[in-house]
Amino acid sequence: MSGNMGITFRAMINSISDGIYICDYEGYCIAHNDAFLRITGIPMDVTGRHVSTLLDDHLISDSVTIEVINSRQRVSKVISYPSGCEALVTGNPSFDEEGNLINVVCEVRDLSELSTLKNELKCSKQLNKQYREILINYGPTMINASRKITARDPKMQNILDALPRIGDSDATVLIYGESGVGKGLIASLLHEHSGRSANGKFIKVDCSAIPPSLIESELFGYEGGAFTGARREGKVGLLDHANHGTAFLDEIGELPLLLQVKLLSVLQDHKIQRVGGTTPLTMDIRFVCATNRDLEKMVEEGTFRKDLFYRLNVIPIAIPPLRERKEDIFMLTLSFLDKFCQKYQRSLSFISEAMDCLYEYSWPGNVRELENVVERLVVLNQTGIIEKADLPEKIRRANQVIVLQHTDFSSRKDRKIIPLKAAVAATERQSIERALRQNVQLGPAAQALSIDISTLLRKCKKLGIMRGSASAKMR
Ligand SMILES: Nc1ncnc2c1ncn2[C@@H]1O[C@H](COP(=O)(O)OP(=O)(O)OP(=O)(O)O)[C@@H](O)[C@H]1O
Repeated sequence: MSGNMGITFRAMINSISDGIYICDYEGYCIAHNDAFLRITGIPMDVTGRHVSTLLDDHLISDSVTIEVINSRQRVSKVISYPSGCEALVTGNPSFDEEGNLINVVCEVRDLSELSTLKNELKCSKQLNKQYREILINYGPTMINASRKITARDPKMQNILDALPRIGDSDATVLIYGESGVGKGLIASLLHEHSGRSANGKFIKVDCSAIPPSLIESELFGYEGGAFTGARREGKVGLLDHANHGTAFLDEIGELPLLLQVKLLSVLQDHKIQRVGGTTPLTMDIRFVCATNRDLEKMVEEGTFRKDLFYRLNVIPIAIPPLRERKEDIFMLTLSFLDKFCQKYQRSLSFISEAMDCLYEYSWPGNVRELENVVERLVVLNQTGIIEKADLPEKIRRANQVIVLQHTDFSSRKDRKIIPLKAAVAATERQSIERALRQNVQLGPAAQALSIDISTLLRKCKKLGIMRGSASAKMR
């Protein structure tokens, strides 16, 4: 092969990530690509050499080429090279019109990457099994008739430990916490532990969801004809439904001031008065309220009644946001994974790298957001394995930012230890990005990194490096 044709041919075989080794009918090498040298570990160009000399020099340990020449058939074999790589080598004979053997083309597929992946998968499965065991054996999970609460963080454990006692006490509880931390779940568990679940219902009222003009009649009910548009027969209020049970008033900070007075009198006298009614009705209701607002500040500002605040704040429970109890993330993820795998009849595992991303993300939507993410992953997954690439971009990105922050190895001793793989990936990314910034073309960039172009392209794809943004061009 000569001139331009030879150059094009070489560029073509060099763009293939598998090793390619071509020899003539006698076993003399006509061409090979760079990947062949990389996989086999052979340090020099072997074009023109007979395959038997490679065996004699212990550059290869076995030869598919010789078998193809002898058998005139396709041969596949797994060969371990002195480089330490294990490869699946397939030799294909090609013949001329008269059936004479012209040459043998061998494809050399590196199996080490595959076995690394297999090992990673094995480790991940093992890890998942361990997490599950931890979850079953140590996770103080509280199982009740319909739901399950998972917590590993000491602050959450304290809350769980106290739940049966608080539930039993019948005292008013005020639960603080951001949206999605589990205030509603804790409130329902208090109801289940109160003994009220046998005779009464758990009624949730979201004070922020009912328009202020309707909230009184919704909560307390009204007598027939109490106001224009009212039903003739009147209406029973939500609090009536909670009689002998628990009323969970969510977003209590949104209750209008006038209603706050009325609620205070219910708490003090255990009586409610319907809109338009004259006779108070005695009620036996346990109140659990929740808020994500600073009620004390609201009291200072005059938007929340001080007397009501003290009446509600008998037993305060503060649920920390998920970002402040990272230990719970693993447990919750596995618990939701189990739940949704059962629901959708799937069997799935997390690759540990994906789990690391969930750990690093700040979860502004707290447990609810995590639950939704896991459900989406279970529904959409097709491979049975949840990888980093399957996660929503904002979660993947959070992990990259952390990794890059942590790869500033220069300074602080107290920097958190990060998984070795993440550190290696970050270092690779930095080097590749630097090489691409300093070299406009891919060839010199690959050379600067001492890898071939196909490896560079593969790594760019894997690490999500945009060549355009690093200003390198494909040539
Ligand atoms: N520790 C936990 N274990 C298992 N599931 C949980 C836990 N905490 C919360 N969840 C689940 O997360 C979701 C959100 O919880 P919940 O509705 O109780 O939050 P919230 O704080 O009341 O939110 P909001 O203030 O927006 O109403 C629910 O599906 C709940 O079952």
